[in-house]
Amino acid sequence: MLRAWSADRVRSAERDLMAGLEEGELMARAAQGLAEVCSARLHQRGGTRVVVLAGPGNNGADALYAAAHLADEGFACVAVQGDWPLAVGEPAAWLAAGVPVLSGDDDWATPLSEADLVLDGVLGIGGRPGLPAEAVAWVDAVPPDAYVVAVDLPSGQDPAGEQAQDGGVYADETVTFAVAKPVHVLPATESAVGRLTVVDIGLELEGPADVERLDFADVADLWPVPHASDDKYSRGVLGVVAGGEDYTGAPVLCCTAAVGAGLGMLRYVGTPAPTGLVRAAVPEVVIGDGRVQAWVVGPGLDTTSRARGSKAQLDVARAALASDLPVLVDAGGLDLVKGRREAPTLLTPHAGELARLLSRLDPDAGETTREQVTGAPLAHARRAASLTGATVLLKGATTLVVPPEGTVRSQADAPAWTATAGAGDVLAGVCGALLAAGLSPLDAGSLGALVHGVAADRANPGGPVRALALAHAVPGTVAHLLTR
Ligand SMILES: NC(=O)C1=CN([C@@H]2O[C@H](COP(=O)(O)OP(=O)(O)OC[C@H]3O[C@@H](n4cnc5c(N)ncnc54)[C@H](O)[C@@H]3O)[C@@H](O)[C@H]2O)[C@@H](O)CC1
Ligand SMILES: Nc1ncnc2c1ncn2[C@@H]1O[C@H](COP(=O)(O)OP(=O)(O)O)[C@@H](O)[C@H]1O
Ligand SMILES: [K+]
Repeated sequence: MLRAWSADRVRSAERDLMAGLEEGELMARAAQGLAEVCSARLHQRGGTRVVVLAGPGNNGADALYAAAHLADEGFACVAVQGDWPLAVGEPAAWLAAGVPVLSGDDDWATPLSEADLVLDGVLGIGGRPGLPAEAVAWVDAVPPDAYVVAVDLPSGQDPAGEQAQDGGVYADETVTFAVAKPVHVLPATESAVGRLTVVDIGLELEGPADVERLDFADVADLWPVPHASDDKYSRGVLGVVAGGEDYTGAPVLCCTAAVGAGLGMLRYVGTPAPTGLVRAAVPEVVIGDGRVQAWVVGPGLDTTSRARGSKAQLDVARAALASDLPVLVDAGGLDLVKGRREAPTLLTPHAGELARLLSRLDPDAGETTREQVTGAPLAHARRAASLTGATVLLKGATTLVVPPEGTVRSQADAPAWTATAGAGDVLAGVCGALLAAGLSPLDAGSLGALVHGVAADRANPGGPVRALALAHAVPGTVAHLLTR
């Protein structure tokens, strides 16, 4: 499991550690680790020229110390700084160390245009979102083929990972210290981070993290593996209320994925047309209402339909929501969410659905738009979790799983090919199967998102994937992850 801690928690742990160390020791360790990574990348890529973008704080100092090590190794290093005093050292001291520091009035554009590696030390965990004015021109002038290494985090991005930011650095690699921070794993900022490398500086953090990310090793710990004493009922029965006369494919995708994720049994409740399709495509499914351990309500469900069978189907959906059983609510089912539900609940909206849900549940706050959700995904998911008492899984390239309180999970396992119609129906099936097996909404959502993302890749590595192929890849993916 990858764990990320907020800047405040990191600073307080750093203070405790520094009390027992010589001044500058932590920064020296950080710079040494950073230089080693840069040196390795320069050797791998065959480059020799390094340009440091040095900001006003300790982040700039880390980058300058690292450049001094690189200069010592024989790399050609130059730094550019703005109209601010350096946090540590003087330009003359850095020149003596082999790193001339240019100001905004010098010709920094020429060395930057020739850089093989750009070390982004503009802002770190002390940064506010957005770049200092001087740094905007530097970042714009970074040549496209230079390898950009961000020190601690890509400058200009929100260290808390809460707000998406236009502009700012997009790194090829981010070298951070001690532990990951929320900026590295949350959806508003993760795309700017590139490859994440964590350098050990002897700092340990304890207690619950702010954000967690499951990795492959966690699958074996969390996945519900049946024992010899199990039968189909003890493994968990899932009820799926999905589809209608207009949306007939969603229940097929959802049920295919749920059965493939390893359910004891699945009951499907639908109108005539999708019922016929589910019968034909997923013969394991038992048609009609009955006793279950959890429900999935909503894929392809049209709550306004007057078609034959719709009213009876909606009655089952409403009864599921009124029950004390775990329920996953997706897509059309989200329109049935009226407020708090005490039993375990997992809502699985994409950004547009979350905006609509918030606008309806919290009208006093005014209308929430999709853009507001994508600009601050965590805050909006938290708001929905607190309004409903549910765990909110917000889908996207990085999928957030936000419980009403406590540590948030964030998964980024899927290739962009996964952005295809029906992939969400598959996710609902996988997560629903895990809820029926007794997992909490947090575990079911995050583990389901991981397996769904890996299955999307395994369905057709490096190429397009259709939702049905993704659903069919689920059983093999689970086996692969359990037996690696
Ligand atoms: N605290 C420690 O002991 C360690 C810190 N380290 C480094 O120190 C960094 C944090 O250093 P600092 O706290 O000095 O913070 P930063 O280096 O992030 O810079 C903060 C400074 O930038 C200014 N600033 C912030 N946002 C701005 C914006 N948007 N536009 C213009 N100016 C802005 C602030 O007013 C402040 O002067 C970490 O990211 C890491 O690189 C490492 O050396 C490891 C040890
Ligand atoms: N850019 C992306 N990269 C990776 N996965 C993505 C990306 N965009 C969306 N996804 C994933 O694809 C799925 C799409 O689900 P959804 O929007 O509900 O589609 P549908 O309703 O058509 O099934 C979700 O699991 C989501 O996390
Ligand atoms: K930085």
